[in-house]
Amino acid sequence: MWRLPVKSITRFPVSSTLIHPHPLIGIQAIRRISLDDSNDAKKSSESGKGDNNAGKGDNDNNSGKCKNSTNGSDNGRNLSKKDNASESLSEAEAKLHRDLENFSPDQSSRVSNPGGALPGVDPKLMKYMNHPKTAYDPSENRQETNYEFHAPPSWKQKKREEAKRRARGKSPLRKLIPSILAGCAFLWAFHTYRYLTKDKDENKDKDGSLLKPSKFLPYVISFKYKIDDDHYLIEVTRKNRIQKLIKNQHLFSGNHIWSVEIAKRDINIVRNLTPLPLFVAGADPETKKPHLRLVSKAEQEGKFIFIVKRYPDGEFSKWFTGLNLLDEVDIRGPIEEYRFSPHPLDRYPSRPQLSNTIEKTEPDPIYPEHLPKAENFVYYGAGTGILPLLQVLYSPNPPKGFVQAYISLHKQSNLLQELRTLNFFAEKCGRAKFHYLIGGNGEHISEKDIMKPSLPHFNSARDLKVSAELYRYKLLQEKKKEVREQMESDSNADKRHSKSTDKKDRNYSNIDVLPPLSSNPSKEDIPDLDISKIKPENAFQQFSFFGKKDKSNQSPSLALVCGPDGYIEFVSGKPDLNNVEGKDNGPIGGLLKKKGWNDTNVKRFTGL
Ligand SMILES: Cc1cc2nc3c(=O)[nH]c(=O)nc-3n(C[C@H](O)[C@H](O)[C@H](O)COP(=O)(O)OP(=O)(O)OC[C@H]3O[C@@H](n4cnc5c(N)ncnc54)[C@H](O)[C@@H]3O)c2cc1C
Repeated sequence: MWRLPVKSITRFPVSSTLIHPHPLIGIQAIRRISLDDSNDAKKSSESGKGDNNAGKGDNDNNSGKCKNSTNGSDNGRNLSKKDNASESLSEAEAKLHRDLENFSPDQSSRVSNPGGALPGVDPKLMKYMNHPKTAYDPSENRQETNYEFHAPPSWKQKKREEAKRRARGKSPLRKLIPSILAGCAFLWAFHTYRYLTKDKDENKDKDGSLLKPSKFLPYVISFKYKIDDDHYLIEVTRKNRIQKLIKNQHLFSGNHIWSVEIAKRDINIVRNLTPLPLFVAGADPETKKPHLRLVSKAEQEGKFIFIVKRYPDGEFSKWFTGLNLLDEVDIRGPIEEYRFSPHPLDRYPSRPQLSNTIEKTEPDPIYPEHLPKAENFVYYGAGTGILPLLQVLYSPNPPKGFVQAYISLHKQSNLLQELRTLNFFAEKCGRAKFHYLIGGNGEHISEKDIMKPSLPHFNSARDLKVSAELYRYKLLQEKKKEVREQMESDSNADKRHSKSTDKKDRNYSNIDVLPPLSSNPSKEDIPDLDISKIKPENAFQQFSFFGKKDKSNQSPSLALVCGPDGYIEFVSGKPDLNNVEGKDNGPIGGLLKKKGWNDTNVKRFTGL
């Protein structure tokens, strides 16, 4: 925008006589104006000076004085007047004089004769009136007029004005539109920056999971130990494990058996292995034997161990057992091999996980007795075929039933001592019974090791009714027994009361006056121990002292068979996987069939 200021100043003298109330002075002023109109600037300034003097005289003199001063100024003017102007002026003066002569004011009126009848001036005002008079300077008394020329608005200004006009009176949301657009632009810029600067390395591990069934994820070999000539313990750890733990993924649960696939990329082969929920907490400095701990907390996830058998001509097992520490392997899973059937007790707290020390394994929760009991199963495994059983026994939420395990090994040393110890703990907690059959010692599985099958405790909703009925019947029997015992003890008491013996004085309720024990205490001398009020501190106490031992006698309703093909065939018949789904359709045969097992209660794991 531009503007062109053009300033013009008009000046004209303003005399105080212009506003003087006296008619004569007013006339004088009129005369002066007419003089200014007709004379040049110089004359005007001269006459102005004269007026000024005349003005001074006005304040303290009467009208006559004024008149003199007027005459004085007239004289000065006459000197410089041109002839034609002087004529018109004299005419005007003559007219004025005529008017003055004719002027006869009413002398009685104060208005017409103010000087004569003016009241005395207030002495307070006098000091203001005597104030020194300043000379009149017309240059100070000026009025200014500005003339500003506004340039026509440019197209940008017009656009802005139009935008402002349109924005005015719009809804608050519409007013926010510019801010929203600015925000969007910022986000877009931010994401573009992230996209442009992000790592484009395809091989970089960007997945946050510990394991994924659909994708091979990198793991590193974090520990390796040779158990014997052809068995190795290998611990693997998820690469960048700590970052992956944020997802809080729990891999292990005893309600299913699962494996992982490990890829050997250069020759494109994939093999399954069975992870165990264990990690290496340390190693013996001399023997290098690992100290194993169970994976039980979230922060211990992302590590597990494999027990691998090395076959002399086995491509995968040779490569895998030949890997060094910190070598990378690609693992995918979990691949579910078997899931235990659902059971009503699944809704109740799970059985506590086995602990690294026997006294730390928590006791089992007390499950309602009117519900069907947990299922028991028998496990027939050979070599690495023991691993699926160990996986479920060591995991959190282990099976609630009892397991009879028949494990065939070439040598005792095939199974790491630490695993044997954990199996022993499982036995002492009433969860399993291991029967090791060492081939080197001439022990082989035979018909005598095969248990008879029983019906499962829970098949359908009907079993819930049956077990509730059974529970009622059991309670009834217990009540009957209690009443019978009470009646018997009452009749005995009567008999004792009739006999006059010193036993009469015995008072067991008063603990301070306990009777002296005789050398041969009778049954009545031992007070009853109320076992229901004592709580077991761990699973071992619960199993050993609190009447849970009878569990081991319960027969299994499920048989799991796992091992090399020959072993599986001998125990349970030949599997038939020759179908699209890879389902085992082979009939049950071998030892199991002889004892009454069938395809409804047998599960075979092949390829181990
Ligand atoms: C679900 C599942 C879980 C498994 N878990 C484990 C595990 O935890 N630990 C483990 O070591 N293995 C496990 N295996 C077996 C493993 O996947 C491989 O089959 C094994 O490592 C041999 O592979 P390879 O490439 O070395 O031998 P291959 O090249 O496949 O075979 C080489 C030679 O070894 C013989 N052979 C192969 N496998 C067996 C066997 N099981 N018994 C007897 N002879 C055999 C073959 O007859 C052949 O002559 C599991 C298999 C499955 C299906």
